[in-house]
Parts: sequence; structure tokens; C-alpha cells
Amino acid sequence: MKLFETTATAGHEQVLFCNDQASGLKAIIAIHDSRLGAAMGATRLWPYESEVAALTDALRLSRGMTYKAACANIPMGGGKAVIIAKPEQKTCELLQAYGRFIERLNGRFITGQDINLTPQDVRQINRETKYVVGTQEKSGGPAPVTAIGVLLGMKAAAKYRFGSDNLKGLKVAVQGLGNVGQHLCDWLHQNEVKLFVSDINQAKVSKVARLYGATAVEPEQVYGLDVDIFAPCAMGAILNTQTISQMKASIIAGSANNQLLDEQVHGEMLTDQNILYCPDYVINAGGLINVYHELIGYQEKKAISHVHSIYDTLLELFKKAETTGMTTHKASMQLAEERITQAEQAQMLVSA
Ligand SMILES: NC(=O)C1=CN([C@@H]2O[C@H](COP(=O)(O)OP(=O)(O)OC[C@H]3O[C@@H](n4cnc5c(N)ncnc54)[C@H](O)[C@@H]3O)[C@@H](O)[C@H]2O)C=CC1
Ligand SMILES: O=C(O)C(=O)Cc1c[nH]c2ccccc12
Repeated sequence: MKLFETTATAGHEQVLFCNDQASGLKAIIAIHDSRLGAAMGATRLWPYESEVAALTDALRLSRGMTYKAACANIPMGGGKAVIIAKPEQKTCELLQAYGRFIERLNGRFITGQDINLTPQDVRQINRETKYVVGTQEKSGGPAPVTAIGVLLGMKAAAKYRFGSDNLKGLKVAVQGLGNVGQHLCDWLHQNEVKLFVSDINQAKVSKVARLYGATAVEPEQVYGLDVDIFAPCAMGAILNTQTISQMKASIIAGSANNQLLDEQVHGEMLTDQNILYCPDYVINAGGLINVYHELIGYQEKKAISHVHSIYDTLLELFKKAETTGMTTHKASMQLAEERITQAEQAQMLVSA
């Protein structure tokens, strides 16, 4: 991998490789863009099959955070971090060593909980650095608010595709029943949808099936289900040639980051199959919005009102994609880039 060429092409400012011999920590912190403010992005822990895979994930996720902040009208930058480890390798020493790396960035990167990190883990990191948000004690974990944002995004997509944002009676398949997926299923149950659910953790499937009368689906069967909405709330890169060719859903609306394996190829494939794709970093911005409000002084009503902007932003993108013929993903990138340029110009005017 040509490191400077790869990172410069995607616009990354800084990539930090974190090694701590004593605890065995191996982590990558990617700061994509801090022109508008400190880079914000949660930290995930994952047993990547290679260091290149870990770096690739960190680079793409951090770039997504820049676009996520811009599309959500949050005047902050984008970053993300990955800890290369198995969940069972997580120790207090490793988490605290990671916290010291965050602290030494002096606020350039503000992080929190993502996949395979618990609120208790975040507290360990928080012992060594103040640059952590989204803890239970403050605004609470972001996942429940991310789920609200995904529900609102689903409603906007239903409004655009079916003429009404009432989800009652629609068939919805939720892939991934974790922090976000379970909260989303609760909301969807309250909206009287017909739920289909899948997870590689059978206990979670059984729990949700029991709680909400959901139909359990084998993980590999979820893509070909005859449903109205497919909600990816697990891992990224699940929208690829093999899975999209199976799809019968009219709408894709889920929380997972980096859903498109190839942004252009698979964004266009969805458009060609007349599947309405909700760009992931637009529909899943609820968590970022919530922790941003913690940063500026948390007021729940203001935070939730901000999350509701996801509905209108998606409707704007759907219309733009239709009138221009571009994919919804491309329309969201264009919106983000326009807003970053406008915000940068405004900052220059203020500082002039
Ligand atoms: N937690 C948050 O506030 C936010 C989460 N996201 C993204 O949403 C997704 C889910 O996040 P969380 O719920 O926090 O993670 P989580 O780790 O709590 O849940 C993920 C779930 O997906 C399941 N899973 C993994 N591979 C699967 C597969 N092949 N098929 C079905 N299920 C599978 C896991 O067993 C787990 O239950 C991730 O991609 C995350 O990056 C995005 C924005 C904010
Ligand atoms: O939307 C994402 O992928 C996030 O990383 C959101 C998020 C969850 N917890 C955080 C803590 C600090 C910055 C962002 C987040």
C-alpha cells in the first residue's frame, strides 16, 4: 500500500499507529479532516485479518465521519480509530494505554464507544483522557439515538417511495441485533411493522423474536427476503454484487457504517435495481449528533430535534438524486462537500 498516496487521495490529515509493548495495544487513529473542528469518531475493537484491513477500515470510517458531520450540520471534523484485538484480549491496561494516546493528541481527536467496546471499556479509556464523549453518565450511550435517526430515515424513505411515512404493515428486515439493532426493533414494533431479524448470535435472535414476535432469519438468507425495507445494522461492505443481486427490498435504511463495498459500483447497482438507498453516514448520524450535543452542553430536546433533521436531509437527497440522475450516495457526498466549503469560507470571514 502506498501510504502517502492512499491517505492523500482520500484527504486524510494524519494517521497515528499506536503501539504499547506492555499492554500489547495495537491501534490506528485516523484523523481525516479537522478544518471545521476536532475530529470526532468512535473507536472500534476488531480482530482484523491483516494490518492493511485495519488501516483500510480506519481510513474509510474516518472519511465517512467528516461527511457525516457535514451532512448533519455539525461544525466538527471526522476521525475514527480501530484497536486490533479479539474482545477477549481487552484488558484495563490496554484500554488505559489507548487512552494515553488519545490524551497526547490534545483534543484533535474525540472518541467513544463503537463495536466491541462497552460503556465500562469507555470508562477505562476515560481514566486516561478527557477526550471521550457518549458515556452513560453524561448523554448516555449513543446507540438508542442512532436508532431513532434510522427510524426517521426509514420514514423519509417510505414517504418518498410509497407516498406515506406511516410504516404500519410494512415488512422490515433488520440485520444485526446489537446496541442499535435492538433499539430499532423496539421502535419498529411500536410502529406495527412486520419484523424479520437476523444475527450471528442466536441468543439475540431468540430474544428479539420473543419480545416483538419477529420472524427469525438465517444470516445468509436476509439479503433475498421479500421485504419492503432492509436495515443493515451490523458490519460494513454488506452491499456488494452478490448481495444486491438477491435483493427484493425497495428501500435500504440501516445504521451500519461503510455499507457499500464499492461506493460507485454498488451505489449505481442499487439505482439500476430501483432500490432506494439511504446513505449510511446520513441515516446513522443520530449517535454523532447526540454526542456532539454532549460536547456543547447536553440538552436532550435540542439534541433530539437536531436528530429529526435526518428526515428532511434524506428527502432533499432523494429529490436531488432523482433530478440529477446521480446515486443517493453521490448526492450525499456532494452535499457534504458543499457544506464543508461553505463552513470553511464562513470561518475565514469570521477570522479575517
Ligand atoms: N452504536 C452507534 O451509535 C452507531 C453505530 N453505527 C454502526 O452500526 C452498526 C451496528 O453498531 P452497534 O449496534 O453499536 O454494534 P454492536 O456490535 O452492538 O452490534 C452489531 C451486531 O451485529 C451482529 N452481527 C455481526 N455480523 C453479523 C452478520 N454477518 N449477520 C448478522 N448479524 C451480525 C453482532 O452479533 C451484533 O449483535 C455498526 O456498523 C456501527 O459502526 C453507526 C453509527 C452509530
Ligand atoms: O457515527 C459513528 O460511527 C460514530 O462514531 C458516532 C459516535 C459514537 N460515539 C462517539 C464518540 C465520539 C465521536 C463520535 C461518536
